[in-house]
Amino acid sequence: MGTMAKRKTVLKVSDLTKSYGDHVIVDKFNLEVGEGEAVALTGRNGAGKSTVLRCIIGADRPTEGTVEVCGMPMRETNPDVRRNVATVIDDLDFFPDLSVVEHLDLLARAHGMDDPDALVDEVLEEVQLVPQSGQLPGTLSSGQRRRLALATAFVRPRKLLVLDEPEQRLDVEGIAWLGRRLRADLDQGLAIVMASHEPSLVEAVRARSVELGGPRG
Ligand SMILES: Nc1ncnc2c1ncn2[C@@H]1O[C@H](COP(=O)(O)OP(=O)(O)OP(=O)(O)O)[C@@H](O)[C@H]1O
Repeated sequence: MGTMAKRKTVLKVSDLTKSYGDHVIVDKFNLEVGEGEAVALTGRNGAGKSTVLRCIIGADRPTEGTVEVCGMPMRETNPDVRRNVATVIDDLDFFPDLSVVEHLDLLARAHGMDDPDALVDEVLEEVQLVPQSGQLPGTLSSGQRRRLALATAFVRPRKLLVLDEPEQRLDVEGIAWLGRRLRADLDQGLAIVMASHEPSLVEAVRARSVELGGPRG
């Protein structure tokens, strides 16, 4: 009916091109994601999904084109733009001598929360790491480490959440939980971009699918 307010743009990718030598991996890719919107990048292995995500978070530099988050150009060295972006991309390097709960407490405080106890407890419960809260990362299973990595994104402020195959090493219940959790974040106005090979997750968050990569060359 034209009565809906236009969603504010959180992420804008314009003509993003990434080449390695003569090999063009991503060719003039465009994407706009608004508040409360989720996009799932799909496509075969090697299609360039992780490459696009790394450019979005400023971990890699486009050969050509631009990335803007909340109207600011993404620069690896600009804390103002990076503050808006929570990422779970690779296995995080945890501090080997800090426990599960200490990681979450540290991250929340570093991002400006004075009294993060209630939030940290809530997130610990959600990722089902309450029994492991005093353990060091080295003593966790790979699925538990993955849950801790996801938890680090949920204890910090964020306008954009960037996830690379967040379903990895989660069991069926974990994937269902993640779908609900991301949905709740979206309802709060967060924007999400993820690469995923898990259709049930894409469906659960009602993400718009964007396919990357042409025919296999
Ligand atoms: N540093 C690099 N130098 C050369 N080629 C690279 C480099 N990094 C990535 N590539 C190539 O870029 C292509 C895209 O890789 P990318 O990891 O973005 O794919 P993907 O879509 O995330 O794949 P998957 O589904 O397997 O995770 C691959 O062919 C890869 O070999």
